[in-house]
Amino acid sequence: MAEGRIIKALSGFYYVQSDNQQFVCKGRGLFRNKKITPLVGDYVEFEPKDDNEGYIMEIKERSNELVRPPIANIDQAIIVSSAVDPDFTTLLLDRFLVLIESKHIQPIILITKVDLLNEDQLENIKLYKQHYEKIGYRVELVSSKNQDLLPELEPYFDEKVSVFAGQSGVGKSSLINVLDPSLLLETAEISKSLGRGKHTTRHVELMKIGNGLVADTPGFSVLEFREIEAEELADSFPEFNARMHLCKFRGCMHDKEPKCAVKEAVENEEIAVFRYNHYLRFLEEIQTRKPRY
Ligand SMILES: Nc1nc2c(ncn2[C@@H]2O[C@H](COP(=O)(O)OP(=O)(O)OP(=O)(O)O)[C@@H](O)[C@H]2O)c(=O)[nH]1
Ligand SMILES: [Zn+2]
Repeated sequence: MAEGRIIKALSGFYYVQSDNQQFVCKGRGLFRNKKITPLVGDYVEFEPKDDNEGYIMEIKERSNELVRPPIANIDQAIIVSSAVDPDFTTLLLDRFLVLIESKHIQPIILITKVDLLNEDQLENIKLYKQHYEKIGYRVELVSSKNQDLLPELEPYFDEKVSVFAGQSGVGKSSLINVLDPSLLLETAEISKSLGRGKHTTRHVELMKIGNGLVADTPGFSVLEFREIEAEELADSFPEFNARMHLCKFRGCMHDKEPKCAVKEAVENEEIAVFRYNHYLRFLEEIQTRKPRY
């Protein structure tokens, strides 16, 4: 028996990386009966056969998993927001942050297209950077068009599995391409040799950037809080976390209750009011969502 990690899944085959070798594996028959689906990112035990083929026998316990795209054991999510075009919005950024925090994945915030900003706009974006850094997030202002405005990002990927997240057009692909131009070449060649366009086969693959692995499709394509309960929402706001135990009522939802430590911190400006307003908005969204069947 050998051990490895699934780095790609394509039409029922799992590409398992084990040391410096790759094995093309199928899942054992038992998986189908038990409705177990191996995921890209899974650590597995497999039975190697000739010609670098094999059977996956066991899937190790996952630390987390995403449904769209299907991927497991993610260490960090790189949230890409553009400063302009489309305009920077903290509402969308907070939505991503909550989804990522709720999965216990480490977020990193990259704000792109800073080459397009005038001085005032840049100062404004820097204020947001400070806001989020105060909460404890890592934030970088970047540009894919101007190398002078691209800080050293490769260390962020070291030994980690990352997914990119962010709305369309913010510059995710551009960023991946400048981080490792060989990836661009590679993907172009693969689609040519297999004769498939961008939309024919959907699959997830982990690519190498520096010493890390990055999923080639953006994570978190569903931006609804389907899997988050109202009582858990505040856990995804780190700056609330430090104070929640001081609320008068157990099970305080930090909206209408008196003597709420979170609300007091908003009044003292220790918690940014825009973050609190987003919390209230998300809470309402969760409380009024239709039940799932
Ligand atoms: N000026 C400037 N333009 C950028 C930058 N990054 C991306 N762009 C442009 O923004 C547009 C969208 O960039 P993409 O990299 O395709 O964005 P994406 O996030 O991958 O978009 P989707 O594939 O739709 O999810 C392209 O026209 C890029 O050339 C940047 O840092 N500065
Ligand atoms: Zn409270």
